[in-house]
Amino acid sequence: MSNQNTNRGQNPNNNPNNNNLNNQQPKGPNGQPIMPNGQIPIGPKGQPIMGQPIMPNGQMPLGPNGQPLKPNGKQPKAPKTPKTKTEWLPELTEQERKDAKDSKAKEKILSKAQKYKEKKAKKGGAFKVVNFPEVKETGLKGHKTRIRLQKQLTSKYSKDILNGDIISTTGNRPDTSRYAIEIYGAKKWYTNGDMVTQILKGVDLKIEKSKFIVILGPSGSGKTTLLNSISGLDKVTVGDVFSVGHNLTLLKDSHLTKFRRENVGFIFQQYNLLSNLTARENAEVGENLSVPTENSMTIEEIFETIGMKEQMNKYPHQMSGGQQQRVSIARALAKNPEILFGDEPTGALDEEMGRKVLEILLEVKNRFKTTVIIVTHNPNIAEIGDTVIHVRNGLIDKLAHNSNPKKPSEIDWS
Ligand SMILES: Nc1ncnc2c1ncn2[C@@H]1O[C@H](COP(=O)(O)OP(=O)(O)OP(=O)(O)O)[C@@H](O)[C@H]1O
Repeated sequence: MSNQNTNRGQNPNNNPNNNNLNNQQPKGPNGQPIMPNGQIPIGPKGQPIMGQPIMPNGQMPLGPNGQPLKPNGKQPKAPKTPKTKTEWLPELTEQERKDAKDSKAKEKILSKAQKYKEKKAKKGGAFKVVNFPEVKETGLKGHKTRIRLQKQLTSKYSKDILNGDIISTTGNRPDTSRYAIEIYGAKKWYTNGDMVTQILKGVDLKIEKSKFIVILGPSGSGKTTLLNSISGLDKVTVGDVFSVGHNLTLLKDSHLTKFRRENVGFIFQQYNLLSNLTARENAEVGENLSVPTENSMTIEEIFETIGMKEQMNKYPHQMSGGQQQRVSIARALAKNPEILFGDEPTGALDEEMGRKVLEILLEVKNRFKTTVIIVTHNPNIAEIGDTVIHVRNGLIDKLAHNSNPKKPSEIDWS
């Protein structure tokens, strides 16, 4: 019987062209050439090869790397070389691994700190007294004149101040080795349409470094206005406000932003965390803005300080108010600020969380020598301050030094 119905049974020897694939050659069911022995070519796993040309010797065609071609005749992809993964040596303990990671992070900080220090050392340091004439006119006209004078001096000296020059309109030279803040003759007016209101009426004040300072006063007395003026969120209209040696009164807005970024941290009553970032990521926002110094802490160290090591990967909505406020402290600390400012930092917290946050702020002062300045209307909280600045009606009413401040656990909370 003829075997014409089955290609498998065809005898290639009956066809003189069988040994030449380019010529007329019997084809398999899928158009593939038949092997010299009349078989349909079989792949390495015993499967029939579809549509693939076969070498005259009946062997599978091979690619440049000696590997068989794919059934469709294409080159197979080169075999993947397994990725080399940096693996910790098995004999390292969990603690050793953590220490190695921490020391690497610390090394990075130190090298950044060194570069920043060198850059800063190249900058200025000159002391210059400039004239800011007293404006006697009252009302809107007087206000406009003061603002014009301030703008003129600002455009002339802002950059120099940012670069480290000391520019004074009152003749006073700040002592940055002792004081975080020095204020001379500071006055501030706000305008509302044609109405001009004076809020700060001539403030003179020196705030020592590395102390816990409480600004206390009744509502509307000017506490926040004072805090904003010494932290670079706003500026007074006349007078010198030296904060970390920079006369903020003569800094333009973009330079104030740079000043804040490099020198100070903030915590607010309403935490202001980014809701789509974890606690760690929120703190890293601060870290990215930081100016490195030898004392800079790693994010891990900061979370250890605020007692939130276990909560680092939580999102704000998964944390209590007190925990969120602690993360906002972490964010401020990650910036490694010279001064940490807080406007009613415990205002939205219950007693337990409020005390905890105050404890952490004190710990920050004690451990890192950061100057901490908070605003409160609560006289009980003022008892934990090294210094209490009493503000009344736009003036410093009293400056009280506490030789034996209370602990947060000792104050009344009512
Ligand atoms: N941007 C502004 N424009 C006009 N007036 C302002 C402005 N900011 C504050 N004031 C006014 O300045 C005065 C002092 O406000 P400030 O917020 O400094 O007081 P405070 O002591 O912090 O008060 P509180 O404890 O109520 O927050 C208030 O009378 C306030 O209405």
